[in-house]
Amino acid sequence: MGILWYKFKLSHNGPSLPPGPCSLPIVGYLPFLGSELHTEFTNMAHTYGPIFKCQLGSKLCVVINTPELVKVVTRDQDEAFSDRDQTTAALSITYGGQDIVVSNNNENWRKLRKIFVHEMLSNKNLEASGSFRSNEVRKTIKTVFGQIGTTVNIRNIAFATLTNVLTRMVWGNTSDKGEGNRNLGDELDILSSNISRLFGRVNLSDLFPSLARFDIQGIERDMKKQHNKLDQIFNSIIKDRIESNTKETPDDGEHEGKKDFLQILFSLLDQKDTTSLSMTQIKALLTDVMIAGTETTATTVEWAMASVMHNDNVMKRVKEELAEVVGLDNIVEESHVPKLKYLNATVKETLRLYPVSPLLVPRRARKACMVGGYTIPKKCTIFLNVSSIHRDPRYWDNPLEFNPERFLINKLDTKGNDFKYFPFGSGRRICAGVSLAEKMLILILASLLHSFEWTLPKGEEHDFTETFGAVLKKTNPLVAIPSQRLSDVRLYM
Ligand code: HEM
Repeated sequence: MGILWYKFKLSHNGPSLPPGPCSLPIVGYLPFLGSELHTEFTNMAHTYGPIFKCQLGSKLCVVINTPELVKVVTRDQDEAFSDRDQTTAALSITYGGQDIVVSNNNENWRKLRKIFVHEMLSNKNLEASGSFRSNEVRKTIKTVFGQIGTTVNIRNIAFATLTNVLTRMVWGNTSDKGEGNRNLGDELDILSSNISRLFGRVNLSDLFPSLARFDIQGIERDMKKQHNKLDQIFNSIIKDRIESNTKETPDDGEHEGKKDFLQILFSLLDQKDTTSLSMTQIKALLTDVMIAGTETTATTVEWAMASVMHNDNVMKRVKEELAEVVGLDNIVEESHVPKLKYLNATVKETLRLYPVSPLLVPRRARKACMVGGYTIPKKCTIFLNVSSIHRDPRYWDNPLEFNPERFLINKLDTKGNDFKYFPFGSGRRICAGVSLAEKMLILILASLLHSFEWTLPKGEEHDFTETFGAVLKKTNPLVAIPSQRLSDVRLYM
């Protein structure tokens, strides 16, 4: 009888929505959801299975928890799931979604992504800008040298380095030139932290659209404030560039042949063809670079340093490799990066255990589809729970152990082709900055670990507690004390 009824239901109503917890009227499951969304979703997967639904206010969310179903979403039906869940906060900071991260799959997104990946981050441009990165990292080493014996906040030093590297790549400037520019680095750090914090908050305006105009929690208001500050920074940099009316970087001949991002973007400004960009699109793209590029990478450097310091064996092997590849009478250059196989594996292992976007950047179904035998309605929000898959004992031996060795054996890469490991996402919405992120991550880590010995302050212990947000952060920042590792002090100048 039961089977007959099921068949009847199926033939009349079609496949059902995925299973999920009971919800209250209007608010749905919202009152029961804790703040650590990724662990909540992982726990719920144990009860409801590899795909489950969760009603949050008026928003229907579906959470995917296995590699097989990730493949369905990001490869088999990639097109259908290639829009973003555009929250009020996200739209407020990206000129209404005119950037790459937040834009839906449309003409604007395709054009910006193509320019970013194929022109700004082309192999040629990345290679030519290698000296920018090496120079900025060298300055960081000099700064840390001046702090020997005192406490250094690793995330902050990584963030400052990244800001310097990126501003240098974007507009050929460095944030440590002159007092005004030094403030720019600090300003970007504060802005980026604020934006990340606001992104991470559940916004009632998104879950109950009828309340949106009241902006009850003030998230939209606060995000707009951050947006205005960022916009002012971009306006002043663009104005300077237009006034100077020069296409040379401040280093003149030093890096001949290389173009900074602004030069590339300005050459497309208000053209008559389809590659044409507006000034707003340029600023939206700069927002992505300065926000998506800094917080993610700096946080990963922090998780990696903490993990290496906590595991004596890993530290020993990293140092041995650096001594062999770089040499104790030398400093790290970008040319060493591909040869540092064990350090590369260490970064991959860090991104496995601490993927900075544990639920990726949520997507939205462009049309109704089927996943895992269930209906996914149009406009449904999709979370891909990468953190749960990265720690699932069905796919990883001793998943909670920090063991870079596994990436020397399995040869998994970060291109999102194996759906049990995809820290940068997968499919057409995969991180557009992977190539740059990997270079910067390894260069910064290698330099910090090659030039200094690191210890925790007396009485401190490692703590790996996580805080969920736009970026998965270490709840307690890693603060460590550097000492000189290389005997020749000239290597720190
Ligand atoms: C450790 C460093 C980084 C990590 C772990 C990371 C991770 C991610 C993830 C998970 C996504 C969403 C992918 C998806 O939805 O499938 C993403 C998107 C994106 N990331 Fe990154 N990212 C990093 C660094 C960077 C850097 C350095 C840049 C640029 C300078 C960048 C630019 C972008 C952009 C533009 C997108 C949007 C792509 C799109 O929607 O088409 N990211 N990133």
